[in-house]
Amino acid sequence: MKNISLDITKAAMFLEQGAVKAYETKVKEAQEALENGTCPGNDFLGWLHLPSSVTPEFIDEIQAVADTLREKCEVVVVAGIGGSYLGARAVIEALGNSFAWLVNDKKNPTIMFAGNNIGEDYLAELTDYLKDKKFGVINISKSGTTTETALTFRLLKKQCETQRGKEEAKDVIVAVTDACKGAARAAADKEGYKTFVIPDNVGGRFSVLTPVGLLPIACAGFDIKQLVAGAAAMEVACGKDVAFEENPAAIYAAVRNGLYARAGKKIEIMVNYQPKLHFMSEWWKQLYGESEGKDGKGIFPASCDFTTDLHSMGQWIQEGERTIFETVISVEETNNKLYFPEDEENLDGLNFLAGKRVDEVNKMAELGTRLAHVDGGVPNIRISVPALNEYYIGQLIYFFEIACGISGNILGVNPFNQPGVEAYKKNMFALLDKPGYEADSKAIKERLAKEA
Ligand SMILES: O=P(O)(O)OC[C@H]1O[C@](O)(CO)[C@@H](O)[C@@H]1O
Repeated sequence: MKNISLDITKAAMFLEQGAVKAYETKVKEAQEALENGTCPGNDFLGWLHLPSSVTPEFIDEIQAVADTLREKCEVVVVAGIGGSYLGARAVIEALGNSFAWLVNDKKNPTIMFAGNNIGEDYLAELTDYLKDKKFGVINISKSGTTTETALTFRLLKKQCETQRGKEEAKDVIVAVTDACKGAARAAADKEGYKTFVIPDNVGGRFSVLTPVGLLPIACAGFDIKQLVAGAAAMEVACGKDVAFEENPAAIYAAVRNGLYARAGKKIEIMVNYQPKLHFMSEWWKQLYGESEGKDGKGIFPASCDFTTDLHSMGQWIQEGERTIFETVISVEETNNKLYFPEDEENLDGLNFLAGKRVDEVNKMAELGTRLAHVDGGVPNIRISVPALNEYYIGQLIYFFEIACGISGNILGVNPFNQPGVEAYKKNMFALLDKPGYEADSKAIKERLAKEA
């Protein structure tokens, strides 16, 4: 089996000679700190050797629950937000048919996502769609108290019980949450739902290889053994004793810190040329955004889907402020082959493409864009993924996780907390008069009155 690989030649050229290598010591220190548990946030390092520690028995347990849901449900709604949502969606969309919900062949339940917003229309339309469906719910929340997820779960639980009866609903509602704390745990224990525990030492954004991601992914019909095997292969390839030059996570962490600190590149754009990878970028944005964006520091993680966004963001990227670099996920071999047909009239002038595969055109778009953007002053990191399957997506996941741990340590932040996320929650609860927030409610209302 091949591994995903990294090409930084078109990024390192924006740094002085030897600048990437100059990070070797810092990378080593970061790797040691992660491995020895001496880095900031060291109570959240459970993800570090997770792939190699997932047992076949545990996979079987997850698969058995997934099989029950697959058997009893036409639709499985995955309720969760942030790290309790994005990883599962990223993998399911990367591996699935782009039109899964339309071509449903009844072999797999339709997977829907909720609990990741507070859109009233979204929830009204979802609950309306579910009215005549045999649906189940996977309620995912590490804290068990996240508002978006909890309020969605309340709606879905009631609807599921109304439609299927309380007893049957028990078989198709599963909670993935803390071992003891939170509303999700309380409901599961009271109602007798099947539960999976999110380990205390694995933060939400690093949790896709726990039941948080594995259960929905297995429900969708994908091979979670292969996903974990791919991640385990990357755990080896990115291990702390692998030579710096040979270690893709070390190099990625080094070059992006170099671009940030030495070349003024403050924004990293994660780029794909396969629309299926849109949510891989969304997952990556949370991973890097919550891990590095603190203490007034951190690369801003952005994303674009190419070639789509070349027709919207392409102008900015080519000629806007030179504070960006791109990291491109390039898929070597697509799962389908589609050839352009010859056309006698050639009205569209496209006969020069006749007999070529669509992916050949895509690859030339990718190469052409790379050259143009590099010429325009945008450093380019390229991650080659041999194919979109469980094994390589597993590799990609672990690669980004370990590189993130290393990178955050080089940056000098605690990559495993997210204190800044609380600010909006505190204001929202104060505005909604949540019990326990009385003083904040009074203060925020006075402030708003003054500002009015
Ligand atoms: O799993 P939970 O506790 O519902 O949290 C969901 C997400 O919300 C955050 O805590 C931010 O509020 C993320 O870090 C996390 O991934």
